[in-house]
Amino acid sequence: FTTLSPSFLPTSLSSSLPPLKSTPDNSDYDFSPTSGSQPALITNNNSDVWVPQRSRPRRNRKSQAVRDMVKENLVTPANFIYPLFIHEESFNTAIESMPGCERHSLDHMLVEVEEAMRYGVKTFVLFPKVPDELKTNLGVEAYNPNGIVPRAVSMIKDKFPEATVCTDVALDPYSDQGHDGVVSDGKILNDITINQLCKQVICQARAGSDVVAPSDMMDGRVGAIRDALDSEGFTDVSILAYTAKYASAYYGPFRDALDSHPGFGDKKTYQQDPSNGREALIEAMLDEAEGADMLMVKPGMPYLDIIRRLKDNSNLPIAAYHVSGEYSMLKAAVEKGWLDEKDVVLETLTCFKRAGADIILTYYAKQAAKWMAEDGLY
Ligand SMILES: NCC(=O)CCC(=O)O
Ligand SMILES: [Mg+2]
Repeated sequence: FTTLSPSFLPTSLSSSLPPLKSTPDNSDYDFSPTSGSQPALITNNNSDVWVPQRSRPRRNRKSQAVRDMVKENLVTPANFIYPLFIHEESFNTAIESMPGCERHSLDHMLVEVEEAMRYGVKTFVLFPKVPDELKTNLGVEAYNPNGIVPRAVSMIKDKFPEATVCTDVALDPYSDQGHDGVVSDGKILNDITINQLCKQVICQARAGSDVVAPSDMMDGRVGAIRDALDSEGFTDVSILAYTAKYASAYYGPFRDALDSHPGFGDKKTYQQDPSNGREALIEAMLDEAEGADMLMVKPGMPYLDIIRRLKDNSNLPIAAYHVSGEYSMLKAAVEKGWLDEKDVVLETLTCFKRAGADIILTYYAKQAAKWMAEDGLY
């Protein structure tokens, strides 16, 4: 008996079949039966020892080539959406709670897009930091055609027409209340907000946005946005719906980045309760019926079960948002020397795929794509 080597591979089908008896019948072997359900331990004259068993899952892990052949899920840079923070300044500003991320000047945003595209990232989503003096309850700056987002979209589309640009649809960056909708008497008004969001979407579409991504969690906004786009002739603009967006503590660093912490209270009357799973399926059914092209779950890692449930219950592409808090947790542990950054990030992104995500929004997009390129993967 010899241990595992390439030469053990069968030369014919019949020789590959294991013996039908539960133990080999070979007088060369010293057979020591064991009791109960314990497998018998076999020792031959050379003192090689094995437990007879037909299935050995380790055979499919025995070399990198075999592991690559049987790999079920593969992440590629084309799966990524790279979120970019932008501001009106002529310089970049580091974001303290998100090491490695910056608020980009519009000029530098183009550099960042170009670099990421060199590594195969093709899709971007923009998040603006809006000066306080432009913030109002109605968030009217959200549909200023000369606002920072429409200008940024046309800059990217002019220079990189092949890039896909997504725009965030919600009032929070523009709201003096720090909420995703219009506020009255401490309440977030659903339908008046939808009206504002439709104006925002049309403004973004006119600037060249390829995909509008409503992140506000108002009821019925996907259908209203679809109708607004179509009635303006933007039938090719896609909707990436933040379908299951949870009221999560993992957004903290993002709100630092944009100075968009809620002005009062929290977002629990519109974002979902982290305790709930079935509710995400209601949201998914509605968004699909209202014309969403893609469904998103947010945050990502703590909500892999929700990604899987949406995947199993919808035929639309599913996106996962690996949010700021998840990014910052990894960065902090890496900075402490407690985790290997490349290994843990690539594992994390692969796990999103395995859970059912087709699309992954991650602040690691450029870096991960660069690692993949260095490894000769893409
Ligand atoms: N609407 C976009 C977000 O809220 C992002 C959250 C994050 O990255 O924490
Ligand atoms: Mg909804």
